[in-house]
Amino acid sequence: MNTLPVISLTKLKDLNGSQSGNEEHKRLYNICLEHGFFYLKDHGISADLVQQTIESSRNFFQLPKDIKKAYGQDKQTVYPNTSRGYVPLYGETLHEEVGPDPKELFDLGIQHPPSDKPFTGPTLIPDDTVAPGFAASHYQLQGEIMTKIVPHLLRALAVALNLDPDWFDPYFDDPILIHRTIYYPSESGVAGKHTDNGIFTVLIQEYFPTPSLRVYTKNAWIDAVCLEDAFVINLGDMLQLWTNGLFVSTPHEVIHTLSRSRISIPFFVYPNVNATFEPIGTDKKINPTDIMLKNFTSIWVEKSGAGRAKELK
Ligand SMILES: O=C(O)CCC(=O)C(=O)O
Ligand SMILES: [Fe+2]
Repeated sequence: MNTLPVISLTKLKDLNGSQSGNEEHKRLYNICLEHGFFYLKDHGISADLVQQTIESSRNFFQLPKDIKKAYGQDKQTVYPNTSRGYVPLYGETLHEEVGPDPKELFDLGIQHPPSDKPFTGPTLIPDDTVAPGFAASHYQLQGEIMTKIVPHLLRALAVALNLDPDWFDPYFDDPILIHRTIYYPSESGVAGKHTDNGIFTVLIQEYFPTPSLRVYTKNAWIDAVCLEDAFVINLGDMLQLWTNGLFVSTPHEVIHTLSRSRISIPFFVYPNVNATFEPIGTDKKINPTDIMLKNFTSIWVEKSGAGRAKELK
């Protein structure tokens, strides 16, 4: 196996009145057991919107440093403020031994009024006079990801797990989202291996014939080549925990060697801020916000990596 499998969202949505799923749900189940990483096609999100969002991101990152820094984490009001805003080159460490990553990034969330709840509130983001189309394209794309993909994938995962299709719904009626755009300068090299900490990540990578994203599955690193019009989905630690280790959160890294800069746009999906879940087959009570806060402390305060990075030698 040296390419990752492709799943059709249209086929997953086609339950045809049955609660038990179809062939695509069976494939999804096996892929989640074996790889925790796949491509999603037939998602219904327009390639033009994706391209506009990538271009507006690249234009933002090309702005002078001082302008970008006016939207830095230290200017953000959401708690923790490391969940929002601009981060300059070498600002994030996804794996301690690999060291700070050669990339810039900007984190957004779902826009909410100011709130005491963690990870909830507004993002200070440049408007059109500073970064034309940046906020508008990102929020439009975010809206589409959160309506056209996330709820359907949650239903499909429930069906694949032999649960009611709406089993995850009460945990996700006001979900937390970390929506990120990343800029890897040309020939930026290695950004740290890690796992993602949430339920799953919808990752849009800019199309290049030469891959930069690599995935560790079945004891080997393989390239996650770009497939036109398909997004990457990777499962996170929280879903691994929720399924009591059945589904795997998959290690990955970026090695960018191209002589062109690269934009990627991951959407890290988490449950409601006040949710409590019990890993399937246990009566343990897990609070997702505690897990998130720990991960943010590891990345931003201790600089000791993301997700299960410490397990990855
Ligand atoms: O840029 C990519 O392709 C992957 C980024 C990533 O894994 C992350 O930010 O968690
Ligand atoms: Fe990641």
